[in-house]
Amino acid sequence: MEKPVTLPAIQRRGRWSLAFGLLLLWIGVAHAAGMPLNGAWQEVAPGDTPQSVMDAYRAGHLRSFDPSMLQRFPRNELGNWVVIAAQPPWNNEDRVLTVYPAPMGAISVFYGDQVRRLAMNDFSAHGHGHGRLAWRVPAGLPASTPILLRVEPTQTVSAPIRFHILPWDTYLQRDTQWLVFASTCFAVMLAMVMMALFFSLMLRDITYAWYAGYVVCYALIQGIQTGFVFHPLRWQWLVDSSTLVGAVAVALSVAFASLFMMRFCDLRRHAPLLQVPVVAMAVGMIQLVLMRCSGIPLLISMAQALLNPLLMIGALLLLVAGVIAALRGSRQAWFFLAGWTPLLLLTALTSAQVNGALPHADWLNDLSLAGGAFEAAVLSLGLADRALQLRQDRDVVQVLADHDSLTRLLNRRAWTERASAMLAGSQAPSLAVLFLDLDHFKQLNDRHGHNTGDRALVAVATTLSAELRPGDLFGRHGGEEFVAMLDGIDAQEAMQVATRLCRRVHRLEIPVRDEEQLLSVSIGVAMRQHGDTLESLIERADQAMYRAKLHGRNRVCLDEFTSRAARERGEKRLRVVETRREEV
Ligand SMILES: Nc1nc2c(ncn2[C@@H]2O[C@H](COP(=O)(O)OP(=O)(O)OP(=O)(O)O)[C@@H](O)[C@H]2O)c(=O)[nH]1
Repeated sequence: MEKPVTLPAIQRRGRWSLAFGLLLLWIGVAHAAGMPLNGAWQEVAPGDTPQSVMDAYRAGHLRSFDPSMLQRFPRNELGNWVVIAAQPPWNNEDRVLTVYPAPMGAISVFYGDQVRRLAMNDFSAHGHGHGRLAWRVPAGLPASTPILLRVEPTQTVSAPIRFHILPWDTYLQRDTQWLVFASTCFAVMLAMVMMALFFSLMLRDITYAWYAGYVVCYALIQGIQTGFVFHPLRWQWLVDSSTLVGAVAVALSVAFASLFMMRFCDLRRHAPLLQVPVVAMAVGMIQLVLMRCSGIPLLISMAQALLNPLLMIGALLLLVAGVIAALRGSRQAWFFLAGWTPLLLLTALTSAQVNGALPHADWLNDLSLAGGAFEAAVLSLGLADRALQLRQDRDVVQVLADHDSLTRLLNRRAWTERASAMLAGSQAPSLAVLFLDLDHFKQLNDRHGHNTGDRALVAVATTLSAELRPGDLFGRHGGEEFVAMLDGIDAQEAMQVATRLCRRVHRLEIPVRDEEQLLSVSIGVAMRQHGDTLESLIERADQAMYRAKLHGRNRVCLDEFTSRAARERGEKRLRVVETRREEV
């Protein structure tokens, strides 16, 4: 036989190495350094002029730094001067100075007597970058000329930034790539939000709405942080309020995430003790939002001071709750952890970066955006899984609700429902209802106990179910009574079936201590007549069963109406089918 061809391990390793190499190459191309740069900076002092700063730079009084690494400039009232100098070999072609990732504040470029203010929320700038600030270097400026910038002071923590001077074509390519990447991430998040909202409305389940709220807030935070809401979205209304909206979105995202995870991971069942702190976190975050929007300076500064510590506590709380719920059997908690943990990790790395760690990793911001899309997709999968599980639970409940717990037969309600449908939909010329009642069942119970009675009921139910056709509708009417509806069967055949059932029950042997207990059943058969309802049919079958009891039990009786009609037609054989005890 031909052996299956297996890839040698080394070859498979090679394949992974190739894929990894290609990924690194892609990252390398996407983040290629452009022209080699030197940088120097100093804090802005009162009375500084561009000329005095450049003189100090040339005299070597500024602190140097590597612009190709992420650099965080200290936060001070007047901002920081930065000089970026391209290193040889100089290339005077059309080029662009970029600042990436997009800073929250503005950067001013000093060129001759002119100053150009660059900011993500500035809509006047020509050739504005996406996810980065860009300044097209004027054609007359030689590449060897250092460029003076001022990083303007911001109200928020200044994130680290990196400088590049790129040829125009490379800049355009990189800018477009980022735009496609960011648009895809936002599109994924928004698609998931739409889906969740539809599910929430259709299924009347608030869990999906909390999830949608969380993803919207996260997308908004990312949109503001990367500047996507300004370029390309041009949301001018957000220019003056982006800091406030950003802070509100952060607090609300934690509130929504808490409410969502509580329901999604079913904390009530899997981690009930953590339910209260998780709800308290959501309420606390909403209070912070109200304080932040109150317009009262004291409350605003309190809200600002509380936000970060609460964020850390909230993240930890949700992580712990997720882990506990997952370990205690919540399937959805695994989905939550799979989507949420990478984002937590990225947030921790970004915080470390703000404090000087990972100076090369300028892609962390982009990864946070991709992490948001990834999380949205994973949680949506989790929501779909939850819907599936709810459906399965509902099916189980439906089965339990429709079936008798002892005999596993259809219970009276479910049998009546289905029998009504069968009766209404029956096209056959004749249809029969059998009413079965075990004989002297009380005696059996009294003599041998209820357990024996239960065993007898189960044995009868199992035996008779096997005896009937799959299309026959058999159920427990209550106590020791059973009912069957047989479609497409005439009186003659119905009596034969009933007689067979009667004999079958009498052959059953229920072991009781050392003896075998014999059972018997009386059966009434009613044939559908014109104008019959289910109730009238059952009533006639019940009366026929009662007659069977009166005539000595362990026998089958046809309902009066059908017997009389048959007698009138001269069908004597019907009476012969009625079973007497001795014949069984
Ligand atoms: N073990 C057990 N007994 C049940 C169950 N449901 C009803 N029974 C008993 O079935 C007996 C029915 O008694 P009766 O209605 O007097 O009827 P019977 O003793 O069969 O007498 P005839 O019907 O006249 O032959 C009662 O003792 C009920 O307690 C059950 O689920 N398990």
